[in-house]
Amino acid sequence: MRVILGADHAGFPYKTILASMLKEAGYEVLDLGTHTVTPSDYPDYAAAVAEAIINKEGERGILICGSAVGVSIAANKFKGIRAGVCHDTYSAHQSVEHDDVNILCLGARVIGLELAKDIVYTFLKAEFSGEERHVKRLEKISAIEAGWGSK
Ligand SMILES: O=C(CO)[C@H](O)[C@H](O)COP(=O)(O)O
Repeated sequence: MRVILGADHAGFPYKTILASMLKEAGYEVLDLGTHTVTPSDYPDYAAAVAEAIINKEGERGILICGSAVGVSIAANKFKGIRAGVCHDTYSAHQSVEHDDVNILCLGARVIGLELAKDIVYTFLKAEFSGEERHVKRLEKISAIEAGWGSK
């Protein structure tokens, strides 16, 4: 699986560690920055990762900022992106199984590194269930997206 990573300055240290962890575990990693702790703007990295997921440059994305909230807001502005803030392992797998989340958002100022590692593995191993009730709900989300800009 190819995993696309992005973070602002607050998420950069976690991103660096998670990228190494994933490479060692055999995942292919595309790191879209930032590559320093110099202050940067999380929407830039959220947009880069969202566009890469839409363009099928990887199967899953991981975005990290201080709280996870900023990157999730920005990524969810893109049609076809389902970005979820998951700071526990239950949400990390249910968000994929039920909601077909394609970008995991983590807050480096909120959770510890070891929990972040567990959440990342849980998220990447989870699969969408394909159950009818979830498909129906996702279709409703797509219908909302289809209406964007029409009012
Ligand atoms: O969590 C975030 C957005 O939700 C950002 O990482 C955070 O706002 C950055 O803060 P600062 O510029 O003060 O380092």
